[in-house]
Amino acid sequence: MELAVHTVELTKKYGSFTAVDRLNLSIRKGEVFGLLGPNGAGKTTTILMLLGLTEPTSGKAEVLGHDPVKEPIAVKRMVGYLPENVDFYEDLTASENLFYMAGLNGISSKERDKKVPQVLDMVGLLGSKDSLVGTFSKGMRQRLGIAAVLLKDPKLVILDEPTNGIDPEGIEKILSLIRSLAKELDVTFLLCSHMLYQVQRVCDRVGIMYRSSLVASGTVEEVGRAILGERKRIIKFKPEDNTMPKLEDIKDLEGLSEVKVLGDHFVAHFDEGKLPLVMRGLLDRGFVPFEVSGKDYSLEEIYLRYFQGV
Ligand SMILES: Nc1ncnc2c1ncn2[C@@H]1O[C@H](COP(=O)(O)OP(=O)(O)OP(=O)(O)O)[C@@H](O)[C@H]1O
Repeated sequence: MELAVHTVELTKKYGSFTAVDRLNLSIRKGEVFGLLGPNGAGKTTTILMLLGLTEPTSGKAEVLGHDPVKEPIAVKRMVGYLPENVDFYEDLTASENLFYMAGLNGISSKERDKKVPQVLDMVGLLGSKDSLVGTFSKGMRQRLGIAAVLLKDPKLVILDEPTNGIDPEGIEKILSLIRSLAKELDVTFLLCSHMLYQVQRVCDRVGIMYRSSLVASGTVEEVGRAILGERKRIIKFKPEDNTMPKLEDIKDLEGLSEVKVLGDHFVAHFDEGKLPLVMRGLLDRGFVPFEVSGKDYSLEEIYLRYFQGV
C-alpha cells in the first residue's frame, strides 16, 4: 500500500516542552485522513514539520516519497496547504485574487486563464467569480482558499481547521466538497481539526492526537475499539420455566455485567467476543436468551475523554 505521509517517531520540542511526541503516522494515498484533537494537541506543529517549515527535534517524516528536511522544495511543489486563517484581498474579486496567487506560484498567464475558472468551478464559486471577496461569507472564503490550493495540482492537500467559524450550511458544503474532490482528483487530504464530530464522517481514517501524542488511528470503528475497548452488546433472557427472574439466580454467571431485572426478564451487557461463553452459560443454567442487540461505537465517549471543553 502506497503512503502519502509516513512519520517515524517524529518529535518536536520547544525547550523542555514536547509539542509532538514520537508520532508514527501513516496516511495512504488517495484517502481523506483526519488528524483530530483538542487545541494545543500538536496538530499544527505536525503540519509544519510535514511541510518542512520547522525541523523535527528527532524522528523522520516522508511526504510523497520526499524528506521535508532535505527536500523542502520538492515537498512544497506537491503539497497544497491551507492554514487556519487565509487572507485575501478584500477589494479584489475572487478571480482577481486567484490570478494574483497563481502568479505567486509561478503559473504562466496562459495557464492561469485556463486554471482559475476551472478551480472556481470545482469549489462551486464560478457564479461569484466577479464578486469582491469583501462580500464573501467565511464558508465562501474557505472554498476560495481550497480553490487557491488546487491551482498548483497538488497531490496532497493539508487543511488546518477547515470548518472553523463557518455556519452549519457552509460546513456541509465544505465537507462534501472535500469528499467529492478526493474522489474526482485522486488527491490525498489531511484535515486537522478539533471538531471531532463534524470532520470524522468525511474521513476514511482518523488519528486522535492528545497532549502531543497519537493515541489511536484507523477507521472510526478501529479507533473506537482501541480507545474504548471491545464493543459491548446487550442481551435479554428469561428463566425457561417462566418463573419471575431473581438476581441471585445469575450472580456468578461468567461474562455478564450491569445485570438488571426488567419485568419478566433480565437485561445484561457483555463483550462482543464473549457471545459463545455467555450463551453456553445461560443455556446450561436454564435461561432462554431472546434478544441480542448493540450499537456501533459512539464517538461520544472519545469526545468526552479527549475533546471535552474545547
Ligand atoms: N514556536 C513555539 N514555541 C513554543 N511552544 C510552541 C510553539 N509552537 C507551538 N507551541 C506549543 O506546542 C503545543 C502544540 O501546539 P500546536 O499549535 O501544534 O497545537 P494544535 O493541536 O495545532 O492546536 P491549535 O489548533 O490550537 O493550533 C501548544 O501547547 C503550543 O503552545
